[in-house]
Amino acid sequence: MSAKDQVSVRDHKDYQREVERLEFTKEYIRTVLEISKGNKEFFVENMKQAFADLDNQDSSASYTDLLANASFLELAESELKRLESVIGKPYFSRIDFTNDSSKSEEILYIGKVSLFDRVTQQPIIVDWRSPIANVYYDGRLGEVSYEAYGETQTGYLSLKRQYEIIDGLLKDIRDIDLTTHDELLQKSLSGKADNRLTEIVATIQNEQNEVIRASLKHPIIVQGAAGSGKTTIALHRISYFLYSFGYQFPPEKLMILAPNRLFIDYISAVLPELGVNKINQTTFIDFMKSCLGQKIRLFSPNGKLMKLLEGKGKSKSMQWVSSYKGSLEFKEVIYSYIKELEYKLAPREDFIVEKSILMKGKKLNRLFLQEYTYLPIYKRIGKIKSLLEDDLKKKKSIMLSKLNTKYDDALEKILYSRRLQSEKRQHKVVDLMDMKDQRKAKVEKESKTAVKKYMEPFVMKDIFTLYKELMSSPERIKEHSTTLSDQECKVLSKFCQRIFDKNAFELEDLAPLFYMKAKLEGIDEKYKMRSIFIDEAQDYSYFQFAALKEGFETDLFTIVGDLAQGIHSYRGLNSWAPVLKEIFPNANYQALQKSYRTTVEIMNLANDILKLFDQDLPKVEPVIRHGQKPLFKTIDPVNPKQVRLQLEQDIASLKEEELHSIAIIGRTDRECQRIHQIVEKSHLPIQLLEEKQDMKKGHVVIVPSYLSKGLEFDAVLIVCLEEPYTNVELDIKLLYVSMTRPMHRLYLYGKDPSDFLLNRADSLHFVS
Ligand SMILES: Nc1ncnc2c1ncn2[C@@H]1O[C@H](COP(=O)(O)OP(=O)(O)OP(=O)(O)O)[C@@H](O)[C@H]1O
Repeated sequence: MSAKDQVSVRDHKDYQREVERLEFTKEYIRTVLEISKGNKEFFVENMKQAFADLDNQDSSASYTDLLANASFLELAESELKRLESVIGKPYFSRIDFTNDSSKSEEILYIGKVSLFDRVTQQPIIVDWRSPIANVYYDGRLGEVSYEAYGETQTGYLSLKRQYEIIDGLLKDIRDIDLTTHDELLQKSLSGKADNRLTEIVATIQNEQNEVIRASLKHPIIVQGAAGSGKTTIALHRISYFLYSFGYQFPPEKLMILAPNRLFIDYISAVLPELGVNKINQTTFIDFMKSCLGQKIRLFSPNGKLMKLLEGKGKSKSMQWVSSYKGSLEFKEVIYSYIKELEYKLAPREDFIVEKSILMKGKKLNRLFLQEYTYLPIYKRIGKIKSLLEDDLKKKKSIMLSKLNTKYDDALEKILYSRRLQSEKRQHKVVDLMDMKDQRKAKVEKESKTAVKKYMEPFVMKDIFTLYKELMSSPERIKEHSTTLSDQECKVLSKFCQRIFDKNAFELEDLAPLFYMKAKLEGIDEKYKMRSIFIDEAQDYSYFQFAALKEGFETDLFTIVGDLAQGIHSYRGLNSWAPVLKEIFPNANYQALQKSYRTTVEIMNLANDILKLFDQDLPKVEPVIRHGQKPLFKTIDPVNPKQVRLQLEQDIASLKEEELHSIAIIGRTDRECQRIHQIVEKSHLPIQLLEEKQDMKKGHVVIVPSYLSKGLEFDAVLIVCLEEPYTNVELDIKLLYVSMTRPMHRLYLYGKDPSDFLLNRADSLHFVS
């Protein structure tokens, strides 16, 4: 901070008062921390005592004590951690608000945690997620309103003030009025790529706030341009969700589905800062692998993308199969197949034990096909089995006593019958008694096996076998499809067969398998999520969304993505309309066009590239922040030394400018290996990044374009040695993704500007 800045903050009319307030807050936090630590010691003492009291005779009371104290301890510790983490910056803004009903003005300081005066219960810090804090994000000065617990509160906002507090010292105060430019945002955006995701609670913009706070009881779909804050918003919405519904949903029931493990690593540092712990962070594939409960061998999903990029194989039929398998039409085929299985499995026979019909087949059939439909099909079989077992248990003694009565009555009749001679009577009596014994023995015997025998025909094949049986047979597919031609069924089946022959599946098979599991076996409670957050959702297929929704039996989804970055659109998704219409008709939809990541200059060039792709995608509007124009540099790929020296030199000067997070992006894995071969001899720390690796700190990473999606760097160097980007959809998208990764600097290295389609861009948008 310069001396001039110091002077300007001190010049603020409320400087002294604000410093006092900050000191008071810090002091209060310190006191609370001390008390909490004291409490902790107190609880630890209590626990020690409870352990000592734990004896064999009467452990129950001590044990309850122990548990009670343990949970208090946990509370104290989490409170402690949260408070400790904010002491250097207890709040970031203030609002002065007069509620219309109370008429008294409240001065509220907004921060990442809430803190109350333990005596007066007045807020010292208000949590950014609380209802009233919405006024800070949403409201202009003047008349404002916010929703709290189902009611609308109205009032007057007379002050909106931002603070810059570093290490507990007040560095800046900015009052926001109608015309004030959001300086804090500008400052935050010009920062470096190390810790930016964490810092946005202070600068969340109105349109982003609307997504974060959109009804948590409805799904939301966000189409957001590259750098519009989708990931950031999704993470903040999770935090908001837990704040609002945490008492109903434990964090273990929330899940983020990220595109790859690299990305999880990238976001995982942020969540604890937002007070989010223990939530599931995984990829669709990893989740499916554990949920489907069998060791599935899966073809690499990026292998297909590489084949398409390399123009290898029968790419047309491959694309068609991929998109078909991701379609809702295919879901209908699977549904019809499941219906057939259900019909075939439905019981029809009477349940008979020793000539008695204990339960009519018709009744069992009705139970299975109508009453028990709330259960997955195989669970219904289990239910029928236990129903028969219970029924048999109850009816067996009735059957036995009925037999007793029947034969005893007959015996009585014979014994008192005068018409029979005594010898004959004796024979009859013996016969009857034998028969009675035999039938009773038969009841006993049949009872032991009756249910088992009845259930024998109900063969519950596993979903993998069933799926393979369907997909290996064009005739079967045809039976269940109303749209596919014979030829298409053959192509589809042959494609699947080739995969099954290798004892494997592909990514596109996971949605149908999960759907079948949900309908036939049911999803294990442990995997049943209550709220799901999907990032990079443009890479999902319609079937994936539908399967997840039906499998989890919830529509609490937050889905964020960007169709312009849909490099896997061959799998299916190329519009949100069917997702909104067919899968989440309840969903709110929001589009975010503003990009916060990168400079106007970089975005101008990226927009030129996006325009080449003839889908109606609106231009991305960068938040006004200027920087250098993208630079095209000519290299000679056959002269590796020249390429290496050029890259080394540029990286060194970027580092001198404190731009430390740097990525070299190549079109494919293969291109990245070529680049690596050239630069590995360099003295610079370089990492050739693979999907399952963590990014090493301080290294320049070489990353293929498809894997760079979702990541960001201070500077990006896109290098083309042997693989120029061509004017086709997939290449355009990959180039666009790569170009939108840098925050500050973009360099392009190739033989000719046309390697990056720059011959089709506005020549004013780059320097060559
Ligand atoms: N309101 C904001 N205040 C400060 N920084 C912001 C804000 N919104 C977004 N950013 C920053 O902009 C960058 C892009 O955000 P994020 O990665 O969430 O965007 P995205 O839409 O997921 O991008 P992409 O689709 O390209 O992956 C991040 O550095 C983030 O911190």
